[in-house]
Amino acid sequence: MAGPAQVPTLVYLVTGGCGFLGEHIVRMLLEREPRLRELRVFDLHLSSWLEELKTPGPVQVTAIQGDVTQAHEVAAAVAGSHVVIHTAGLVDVLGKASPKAIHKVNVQGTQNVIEACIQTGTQFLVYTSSMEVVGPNVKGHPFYRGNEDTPYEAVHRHPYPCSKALAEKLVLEANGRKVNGGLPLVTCALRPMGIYGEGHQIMRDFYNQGLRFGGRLFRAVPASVEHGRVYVGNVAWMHVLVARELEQRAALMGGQVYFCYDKSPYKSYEDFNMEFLGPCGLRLIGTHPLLPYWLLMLLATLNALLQWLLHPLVLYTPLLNPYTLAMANTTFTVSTNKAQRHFGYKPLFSWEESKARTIHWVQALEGSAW
Ligand SMILES: NC(=O)C1=CN([C@@H]2O[C@H](COP(=O)(O)OP(=O)(O)OC[C@H]3O[C@@H](n4cnc5c(N)ncnc54)[C@H](O)[C@@H]3O)[C@@H](O)[C@H]2O)C=CC1
Ligand SMILES: C[C@H](CCCC(C)(C)O)[C@H]1CC[C@H]2[C@@H]3[C@H](O)CC4=CC(=O)CC[C@]4(C)[C@H]3CC[C@]12C
Repeated sequence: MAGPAQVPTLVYLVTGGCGFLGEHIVRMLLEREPRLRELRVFDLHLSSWLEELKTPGPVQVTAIQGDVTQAHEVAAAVAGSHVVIHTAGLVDVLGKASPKAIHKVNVQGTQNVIEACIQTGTQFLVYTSSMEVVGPNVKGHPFYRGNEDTPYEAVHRHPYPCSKALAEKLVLEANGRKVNGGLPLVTCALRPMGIYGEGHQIMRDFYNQGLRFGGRLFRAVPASVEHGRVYVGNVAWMHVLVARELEQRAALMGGQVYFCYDKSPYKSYEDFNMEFLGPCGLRLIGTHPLLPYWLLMLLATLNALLQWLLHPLVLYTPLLNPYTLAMANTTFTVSTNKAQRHFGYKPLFSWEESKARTIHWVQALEGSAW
């Protein structure tokens, strides 16, 4: 809430504001950005929960149905805003979308956002990048408790990480360009680890899969492989803080990248999911993977082949494919305090609270084992 001395003046635009992360950013801004006057929520598909936010209140919430690949729609939404949080993206590692579509939304869409800022004189741009810009790489090299300066051979072949890497580069290179009016554009990129929390689709998929198998999930990844995860509320909080501090600390933060992290424990992807699915009645079978890696890779490759064969008829998009298997089997964790040093980030939600909120959400899912 604005204090007596604070007059809300700022206009924010959140692209992808109806997505999993976008919704948390929108709600976090409304709760914790007292200088906000108007919040524009831009998305290809507008969600019904936006209606409740549009009712008269201290902040005007404007819903804009639009497509980031359409430059004119983006420019119209950006015009007159002070800060853009560009979180819209096509997140797909299962083969639901074509490589062309992924490139168009993630790279061309980001270019459109940058050009719109330049044209309309919007000076501050926060981009949701991804850990995937760094890795895991195609060689399966571990990245163990690394930070933003840790050397790592970032080599991608999959369309999603390729697109995120290209888009991040565009955003960082745009830092310092002159926007309409002559002031410099200030940009930075946040690289979340694998996000979890209320609304996480893949967690929902695992939960439903477990229910279909009589409350059991079968271990496919060794417990020793660590996969970095971060709670969605903390990712949203980091976006809010960056957006807030970018003006005051432009020289320090402009053109920088920050991993998004919190105090979530370092665990394998499956063991981490069990922190939530376990209390909801699911069991992970096996202390070691039930099938050897080579056999899983064979099955994953068969899945990829089936996907290719069936694609003229149906979309076959199983969770297991060569890319997801390699991702889940490669250690990738960060240990950094760059965000704390540069803009005072501390996780807003403790691990206990993040866990409790996520469990609560899983328990409320339809078809719950409860
Ligand atoms: N989910 C994760 O674990 C991670 C996600 N990210 C990034 O965070 C961002 C948000 O991801 P999620 O919330 O997980 O995905 P999501 O799919 O739930 O949200 C993306 C939103 O962007 C919107 N969108 C897609 N194409 C659009 C277009 N052409 N024009 C306008 N809006 C469009 C979608 O409708 C959706 O609401 C993405 O940029 C993603 O790359 C980064 C790291 C991890
Ligand atoms: C779906 C994978 C786990 C399935 C493993 C199997 C089939 C053996 O049981 C997920 C493992 C790692 C995930 C990715 C990771 O957290 C990083 C990501 C970052 C993003 O920017 C988007 C999402 C994702 C690619 C995430 C997607 C699911 C996994 C591949």
